[in-house]
Amino acid sequence: MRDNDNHDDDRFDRDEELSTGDLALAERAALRRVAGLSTELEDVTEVEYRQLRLERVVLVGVWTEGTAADSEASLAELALLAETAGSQVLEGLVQRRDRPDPATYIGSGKVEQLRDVVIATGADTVICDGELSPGQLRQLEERLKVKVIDRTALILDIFAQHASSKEGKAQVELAQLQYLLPRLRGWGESLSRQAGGRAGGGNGGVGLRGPGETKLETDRRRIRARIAKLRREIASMGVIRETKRSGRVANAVPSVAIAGYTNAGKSSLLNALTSAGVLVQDALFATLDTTTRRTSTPDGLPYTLTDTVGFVRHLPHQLVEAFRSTLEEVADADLLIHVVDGSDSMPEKQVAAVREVIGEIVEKREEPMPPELLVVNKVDAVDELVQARLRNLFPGSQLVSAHSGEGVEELRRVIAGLIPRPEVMVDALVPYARGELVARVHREGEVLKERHTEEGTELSARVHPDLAGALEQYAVGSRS
Ligand SMILES: Nc1nc2c(ncn2[C@@H]2O[C@H](COP(=O)(O)OP(=O)(O)OP(=O)(O)O)[C@@H](O)[C@H]2O)c(=O)[nH]1
Repeated sequence: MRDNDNHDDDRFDRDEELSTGDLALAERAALRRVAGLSTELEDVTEVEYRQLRLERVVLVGVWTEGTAADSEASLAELALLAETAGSQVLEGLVQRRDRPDPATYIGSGKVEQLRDVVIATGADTVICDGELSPGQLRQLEERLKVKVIDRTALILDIFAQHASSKEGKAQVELAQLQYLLPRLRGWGESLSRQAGGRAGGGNGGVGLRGPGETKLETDRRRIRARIAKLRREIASMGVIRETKRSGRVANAVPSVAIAGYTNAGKSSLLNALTSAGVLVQDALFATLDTTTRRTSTPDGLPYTLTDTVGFVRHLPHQLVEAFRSTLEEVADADLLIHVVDGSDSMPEKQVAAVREVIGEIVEKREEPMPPELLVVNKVDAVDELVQARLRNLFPGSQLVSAHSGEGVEELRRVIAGLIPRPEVMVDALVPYARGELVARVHREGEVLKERHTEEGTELSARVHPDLAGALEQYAVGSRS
């Protein structure tokens, strides 16, 4: 058996890079370990993997600060996240503590109670409402005898399910690998301990690492190589994005980014403002990839609107890092529309969570943030009293309903007043042979008057200085 292990290691040494297939195997093996099954990478079939995915879950949270309502809301959100990942939530427990237990997250008495709940409900997974250390996860698994997942792993799982573009998939995989890397240690140790005579080369007991660690090292090396490759890939995709973005900048079409808490209604608002058919789902993180649409102000000035990834409290830092290039769209825009769900019980918490993540991105940049326009959505779902409270809570915000259309026209006007305007007024007579210039004025500027004459198109328009330069030879008079 030991020979076999060494043979495997040789094979891995030759093939330094971890393929996606290998990673799936590694994850499957980790899940099998939790389920107390053999952890040989090659043993795990697709069907078993599916069976081992989160299904019947009990949630557990530690309430360290805030009110009882805060801790309830936090657990309710965890339940929504778990359901989004495809799990059935059976029960939720919260423990009041000054801080999580360093060994087992919740106190040992609570672990016993949780074990009873797991047995009584027949749950196969426990999800903790925080990011746990590898040691805490391992200890809890050993005592509860079911799979234990933390909030970070759950969010990563949801992102993995929703990523559809090549870039989104690479970003999520990068975040998952970064999460997995420090947690591989536990896996190696358990592998020696649990599999004993088989994977451990015939030596059971404490401190036995020999072949297990060798394998662990090769796994780590392969994961690091894969991380490096993904980083390179994501960086090169960023270049493409940069080119597209600078294309927009060169055209001087103002850009507006829509950011906001997950499920706040960003996609719906994008639809309402542009009448584009973007996926709208009553699920968290339905949008992972940015969508950009062109639209225009009521007075005809074109601008782009970009829908970005949803935010959530305690967005795993691995994800913020991985999605940095996507999130930077927010910081690069001329205007940021921050959408908040007005029907949420604590919209101010959503706003704070989004601002915290944006703050993380901005911290590492020199350019200032674009102005933020707070848009409170779903006002159709709340009564007058709540609307008054929302106006008080968020002075200067726009109250809208992407569903009923209430406030949307007013929002368009407010956006029109906030995006940068082309500065030059031009009156020109453009010959028909230069039709492309006229098309550019329509695309990038604001046409105030247009008339077709025998000599060409007579235009009065407000345009950016570049375009004014191109029109100069046909100008019949220009003003600033
Ligand atoms: N009542 C009401 N529901 C709305 C409104 N706008 C959106 N919703 C609902 O809220 C849910 C989420 O809408 P989306 O537009 O997908 O939200 P999102 O912010 O893009 O979501 P993520 O992609 O998960 O970040 C859907 O069920 C929508 O139908 C609104 O104005 N009123």
